[in-house]
Amino acid sequence: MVPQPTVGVLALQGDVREHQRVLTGLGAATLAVRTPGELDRVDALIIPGGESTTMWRLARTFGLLEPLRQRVASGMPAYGSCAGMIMLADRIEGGVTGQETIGGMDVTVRRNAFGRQVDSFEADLDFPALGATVPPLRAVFIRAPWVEKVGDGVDVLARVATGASAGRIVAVRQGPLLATSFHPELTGDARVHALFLDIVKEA
Ligand SMILES: NC(=O)CC[C@H](N)C(=O)O
Repeated sequence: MVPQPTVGVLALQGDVREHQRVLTGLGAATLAVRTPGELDRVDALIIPGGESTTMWRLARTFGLLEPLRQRVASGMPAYGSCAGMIMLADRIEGGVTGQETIGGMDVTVRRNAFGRQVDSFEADLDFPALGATVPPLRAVFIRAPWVEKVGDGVDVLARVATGASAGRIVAVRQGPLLATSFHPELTGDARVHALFLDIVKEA
């Protein structure tokens, strides 16, 4: 029998448990990752939402930033949600002075892109990569980034459908890397996590 992959959740800060709960519900083995040793033990990694400036500082302090960069560069599947999307971006706009990322995705991500007046909102997204397009995906955005620019190797998976931000890119994939502006771990809809587990199994 092929051993089951272990999916880590970066546990420096943010909504770690919610992701672990969804993964467990899908039958995946999961591990909270706070140290380089724990990172060595996982086959794939979810980077949760939270606050990317804090996550970056803690990753530096815990000696995790370089190991994370190395694992992602060497092909480890990773999924970043919200602050996690910012962490996976090669370039960010609206970051604090000196803010670094893990990188790996050839995208430019704008922090807090939806503006102050809409700190938080929900929207239904058409997300064809999830297979059936019905029902649409209910997405929760909390001080969310959007993807400003994508490189050639990046697939756009979903855009905001309506309103002032219509057309803005909120889900992308580049090979084994997946990122969403929103928080699928909060809605009880496990389809984005299931897509990531398919990516993990493919890799
Ligand atoms: N919900 C979130 O992850 C918010 C992200 C946060 N605004 C940041 O810049 O990191």
